[in-house]
Amino acid sequence: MTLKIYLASRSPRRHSLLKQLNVDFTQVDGEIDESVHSGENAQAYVARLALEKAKKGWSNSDRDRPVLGADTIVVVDGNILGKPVDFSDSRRMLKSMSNRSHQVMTAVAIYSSEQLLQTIVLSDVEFCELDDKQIETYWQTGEPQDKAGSYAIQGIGGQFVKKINGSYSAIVGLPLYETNQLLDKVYS
Ligand SMILES: Cc1cn([C@H]2C[C@H](O)[C@@H](COP(=O)(O)OP(=O)(O)OP(=O)(O)O)O2)c(=O)[nH]c1=O
Repeated sequence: MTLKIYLASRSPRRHSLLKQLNVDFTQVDGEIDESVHSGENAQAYVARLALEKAKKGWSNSDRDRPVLGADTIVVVDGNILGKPVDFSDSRRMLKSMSNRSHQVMTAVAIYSSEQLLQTIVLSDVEFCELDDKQIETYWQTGEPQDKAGSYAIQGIGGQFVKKINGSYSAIVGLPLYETNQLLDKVYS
């Protein structure tokens, strides 16, 4: 029997990734305040956000199926990079990632009144050198605007990526292998 869940996400990437798994899902609102708490490190932050999204989704649902929430961040030198607020924010992020590696962290939480399942997937991504012109041209494509770290590996931003060590689907927003493992554990 196909498992039925709610997906607390408006991300089109998460929707299309989840469609690759054998699960029947319905979207539910899981919007939360994404501010970082003082003293909170990157892993604790991304895990908390995934769980808060799942819990928010649960409170907005009919509470008859588990809710999946996820969050993705980019981390450079311990600094958390979320989505850019404007072009100068995007430029600052991309310059800090130029010609070096950064880490992408994606956390997933599946929540119901009976169960809590969680995972966090870390991936290293090495970027080529980026100059100001490239960064500006990239911003004008509109792609960086709603992406953590201001790029999309699955889009035009893929041309900046020299190497990855980790999970491609996690970088895009939902780790397929690990999410499937969690779904196998639901109610088992
Ligand atoms: C690094 C990277 C991030 N991203 C995306 C994944 C996430 O959708 C987004 C990070 O923002 P998130 O806050 O994780 O998610 P979201 O606001 O898009 O969706 P929701 O909270 O409703 O689930 O960045 C890519 O699409 N490609 C990439 O290469």
